[in-house]
Amino acid sequence: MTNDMGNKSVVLQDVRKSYGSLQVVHGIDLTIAEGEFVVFVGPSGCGKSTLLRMIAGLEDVTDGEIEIKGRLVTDLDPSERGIAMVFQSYALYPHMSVRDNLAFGLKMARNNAADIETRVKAASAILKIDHLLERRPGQLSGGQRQRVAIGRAIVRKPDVFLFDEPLSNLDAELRVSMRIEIARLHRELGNTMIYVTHDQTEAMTLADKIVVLRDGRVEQAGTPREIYEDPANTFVAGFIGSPRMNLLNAGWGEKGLVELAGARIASGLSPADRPAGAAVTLGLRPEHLKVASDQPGSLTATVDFSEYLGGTQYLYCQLADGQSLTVEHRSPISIAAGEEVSLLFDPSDCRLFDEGGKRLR
Ligand SMILES: Nc1ncnc2c1ncn2[C@@H]1O[C@H](COP(=O)(O)OP(=O)(O)OP(=O)(O)O)[C@@H](O)[C@H]1O
Repeated sequence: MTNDMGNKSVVLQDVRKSYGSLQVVHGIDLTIAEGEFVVFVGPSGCGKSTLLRMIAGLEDVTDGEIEIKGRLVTDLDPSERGIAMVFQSYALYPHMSVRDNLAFGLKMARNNAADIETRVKAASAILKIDHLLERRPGQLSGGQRQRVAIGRAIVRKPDVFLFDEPLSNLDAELRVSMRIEIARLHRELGNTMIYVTHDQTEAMTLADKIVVLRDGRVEQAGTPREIYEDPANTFVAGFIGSPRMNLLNAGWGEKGLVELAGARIASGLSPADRPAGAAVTLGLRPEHLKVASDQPGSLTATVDFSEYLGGTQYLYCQLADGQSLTVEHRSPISIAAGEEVSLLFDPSDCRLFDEGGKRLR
């Protein structure tokens, strides 16, 4: 496996994209290391597919530069960039067998027949589709079609694999198993992979590095753990994690305390950071809130609604000041709507953000 994080595989320098007067990608700088699995994630319309398609050469870059393996590729055709792309729609040729679908690109590139056969064999073994080679796409399940689409990328031996929401057309169960397959493929091949999704579970489980995008800008780039535990702003904090992080309007108090719904909470931040009375946002993940049955908690809330999911119960609560808050309650003792609960949490699990949503440290 090539996983030399010291070597640069893909470098984006101030990459921009406009459609007419509408700018949709606003100057993105990003360095992707050799062998890294990078996931672009963000809400619909944030520009993740556009960015991937610019790396692929399927969209022109309005401004900025793209390098792949040390080569400037900004103005090169897709076929000259050393990339292979897997699409959500599979994009297979319906009238060709699986074998011919796999071989087609290589034939076009005038590879010799023996080499093509070796590559098709190797790819179909990796993807466990050897028994399907004579079938046509119409005779395959969705998961099998996606394997063929991935196989078509593998046979080309690209430097970089690009995936554009490859699992979105599959049902939930198949998505999980294909996700594991893609992780295995990355481990076996060791190539750089760039993957676009709006599914945060795919992002968290597949990525070495997650790039969270919003409105054509990078909000944060980091390991899944950094993004989850150390979000740079309220957008990232609320986007990654399910149920989402509670983001509560609070006031900065004396001596580094935060005032929320009549309670005073130790923030762990230096009092000099903020003027007393300034508005702050307190972030608390649902799994970090514990219902305290035998001791007074820091916060009191009323349960509006509860959802039982077996091992876990989600409690949708309201604070005295009317703000909503979700609690992930893991206990055999279930709690019903209407109950008043007192909540405990470790101050080190609190995240604080300023009025503009930027993290306070
Ligand atoms: N050909 C085009 N002409 C004009 N605007 C476009 C064009 N293609 C995309 N856009 C706009 O660019 C922005 C980014 O689109 P893009 O498809 O990259 O978003 P995305 O994050 O991949 O969204 P989704 O998750 O919905 O696929 C959107 O606002 C979109 O409307």
